[in-house]
Amino acid sequence: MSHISSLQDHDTLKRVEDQINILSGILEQGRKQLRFPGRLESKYIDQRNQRFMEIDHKMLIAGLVFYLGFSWTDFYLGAENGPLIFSLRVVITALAFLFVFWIPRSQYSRHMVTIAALGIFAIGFSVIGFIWLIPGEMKYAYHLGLIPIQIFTMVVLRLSYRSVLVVSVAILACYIVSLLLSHQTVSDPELQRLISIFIPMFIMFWALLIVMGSYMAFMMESSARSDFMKNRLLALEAERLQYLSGRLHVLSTTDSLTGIANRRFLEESLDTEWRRAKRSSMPLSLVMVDIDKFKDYNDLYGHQKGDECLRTLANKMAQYCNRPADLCARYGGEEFVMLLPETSRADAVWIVEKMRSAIEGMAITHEAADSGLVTISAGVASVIPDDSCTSDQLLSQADRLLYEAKAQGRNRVCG
Ligand SMILES: Nc1nc2c(ncn2[C@@H]2O[C@H](COP(=O)(O)OP(=O)(O)OP(=O)(O)O)[C@@H](O)[C@H]2O)c(=O)[nH]1
Repeated sequence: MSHISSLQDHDTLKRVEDQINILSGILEQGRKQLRFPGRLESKYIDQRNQRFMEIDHKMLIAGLVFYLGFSWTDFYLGAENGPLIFSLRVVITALAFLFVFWIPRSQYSRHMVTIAALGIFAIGFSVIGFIWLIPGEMKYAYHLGLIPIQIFTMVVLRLSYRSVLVVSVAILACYIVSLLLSHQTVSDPELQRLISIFIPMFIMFWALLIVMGSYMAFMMESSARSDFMKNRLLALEAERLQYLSGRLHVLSTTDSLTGIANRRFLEESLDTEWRRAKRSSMPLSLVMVDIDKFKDYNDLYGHQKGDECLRTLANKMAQYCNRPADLCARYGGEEFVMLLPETSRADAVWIVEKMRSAIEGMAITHEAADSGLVTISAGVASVIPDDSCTSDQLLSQADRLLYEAKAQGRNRVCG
C-alpha cells in the first residue's frame, strides 16, 4: 500500500470514527431526537421517504378511492348542488391522483411527506366546502366525513408528528371558522337544540383525537429516529471493523522496511498459486534473489544506508511483477522471492535478466563489489505442479540455482 493511499485510508477511518462519536454522543444524552444534525437528517429523510413509498403511498391511493366512493352522497344529499359537488370531488380526486403518481418520480420526491400533508389538508378543506354547498339539515351528515379524514391523517403521516399536528389543527381551525361564518339555524327548535349540543361535543372529540394522534405520532417518530440512529451506528461500527481488519491484514502481510509483501504472504500465495497451476497444468516460476556482498555494503556505508538500498531494490524488483498474480516478497534479510504464475522458465529468466541489468544500471556505488556497483544474483526455478513434487522443492531448487549464480561469480541469473 502506498503512503498516500494509507493516508486516505486514515481519513476514511477518522470520518467514520467522527460519525460514531457524534451518534454515540446523541444516544448517550438519551433525549428524544426530532431533528438530526447536518447530513444525518437528510439520510433519515431518505429512509423515511422509502418507507412512506412502501406502505403509505398505497394507503393514500386507497384513501382517495374511498373519498371518491362517497360521491353517491353528493347526489343523495346535495339536491340541486349535487352535480356541482360531485364534479368538484372528481376534479380534486383526479388532481390528487396526479400528484400521488408524479411526486415520487419528480425532483420534489424528497418532500413527499409534506406534499401528502398538504394534499390531505386540501381534501379536508374540500369537505368543509361541501358542507356549505349541501342545502338544509342534511349538511350535518357531512360533518361526520371529517372524522375519517382526521384518522387518515394520523395513520398516513404518523412518522412526522409535526405534519399530523399542523394538518389536523389547520382542518379543525377551518371548520370552526366556517361554522362561525355560516350562522346557520334550523327551523325545528328540538333539532336546533340537538345541533347546538352536537357541534361542541363533536369539536371536543375531534380535539381529543388530535391530541392523542399527535402524541402517538410524536412517540412513533422519536422511536423511528432512535432505531435509525442505532442501525446507523451498527453500520458505522461494521465499516470501522472492516477497515481495521483490512488494515491488520495489510500490516500482517507487508514487510515494514520495504513495503512489499512479507514471507508469510509469499507462503500463502505460493500455496494458492501452486494449487491453481496444478489444476490448470500451467507452469509456475519462482525466483530467489540475493543482493551481492551486502554484508560488505553494510560494513562500508552503515546499516541505515543498507536499509535504504534494500528499499530501493525492493521497489525496483516489484516493478517487474506486472501481472495481477505476480508477487515480489522479501523472504528475509537481503533475500527476495518473486512468484510468477503462468510463466515458463525461459520467460522468467528473460524477465529476471532484464531486472538484474536494470539494477546494475541504477549505478548504486558499492566499492567492495567487483563491478563497483550494487548487483544481484538470482536463481529461477519452474515447474508444472503435479503430485510428484511440492512447493518446498521448488523453493529449494531456486535456492540451489541462486547459490550456483553466486558460485559462478555473482551478478548473474541461473535458471
Ligand atoms: N541494512 C540491513 N542489512 C540487513 C538486513 N537484513 C539482513 N541484512 C544484512 O545482509 C547481510 C547478508 O550478508 P550475507 O548473507 O553474509 O551475504 P552477502 O554479504 O550479501 O554475500 P553474498 O550473498 O555471498 O553475495 C548481513 O550482513 C545482514 O546483516 C536489513 O534489514 N537491513
